[in-house]
Amino acid sequence: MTAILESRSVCRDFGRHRAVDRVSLLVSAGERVALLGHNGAGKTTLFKMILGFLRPSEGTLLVAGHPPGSAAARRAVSYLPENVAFQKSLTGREIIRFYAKLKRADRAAAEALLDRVGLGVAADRRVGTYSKGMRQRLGLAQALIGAPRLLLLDEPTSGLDPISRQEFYEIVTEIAARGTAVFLSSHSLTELEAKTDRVAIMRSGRLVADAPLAKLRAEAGLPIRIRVEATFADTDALAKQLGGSRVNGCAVEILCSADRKVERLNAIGALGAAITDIDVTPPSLDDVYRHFSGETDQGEQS
Ligand SMILES: Nc1ncnc2c1ncn2[C@@H]1O[C@H](COP(=O)(O)OP(=O)(O)OP(=O)(O)O)[C@@H](O)[C@H]1O
Repeated sequence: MTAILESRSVCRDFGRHRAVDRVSLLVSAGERVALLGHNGAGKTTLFKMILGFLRPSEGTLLVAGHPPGSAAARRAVSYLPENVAFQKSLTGREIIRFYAKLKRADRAAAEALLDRVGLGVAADRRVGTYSKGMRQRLGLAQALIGAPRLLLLDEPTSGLDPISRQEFYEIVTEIAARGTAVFLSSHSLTELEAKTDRVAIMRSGRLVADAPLAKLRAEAGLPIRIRVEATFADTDALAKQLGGSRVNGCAVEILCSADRKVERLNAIGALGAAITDIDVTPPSLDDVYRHFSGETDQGEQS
């Protein structure tokens, strides 16, 4: 696969403070990569370097093979900021026409993007009447003008309701399927599950993880949560028998490693009709994120 974003040992210093520390990362055509990190981890600084607003202090950064900020790199990359703002008195179509002109892109192709992001029927309404979700979709349409090879999205779904988030990621997935490399930052961790191909985590300027979620889950070795509901009179005794802890009067929670899951489920199954429900929850992206960002570590009971 062609690397559209290539970062090799990139550093950025602000005086004596190193905000980005030897970050090496590749994002290929068609890939959706999420960048996570606490406030101040260095995500915005990395984005600014990709956009050519800041220069790396050390290392090599290339966008579609070109140095950020060069005419070729600027043509290849498109950016959607977290809080996108448009002139309220203009319609969606007028905004798109304006940006198409700025980018010297084909006007008809740019206007067709309004349909692609689901704004076809609202295209001739003033932006001042748009909801936050509609403005964000207009922002996405604007960012897609000229078919960028790299799409940078900064917290693209903040402030959107769950349905709008879902729709937003459906469009992102469609864009990636057409070959655009998507690199997005987010604080909303759980929403990224199944919507990104890889998760990169920054901590104090360093990249501490960069892999598909399933791989990060395996690397983190976090426990699986099994919740058992039963008609047992003595839930404490049940908890003791299963090696878990009592949640309430009828439920017990067990933490176990992935390789012991089947064994534990067999033991639960052997209790027969007394068991009324079983829920198996693998570690979530929040758990994995907390593990890599060094926030907490979950212990395992067995
Ligand atoms: N222009 C600057 N001058 C000095 N320090 C800066 C500058 N820009 C960023 N920093 C510092 O670099 C570090 C990384 O900041 P950055 O904005 O990249 O983090 P972030 O991960 O984007 O955080 P957030 O999630 O809050 O946006 C922080 O310690 C910040 O104070």
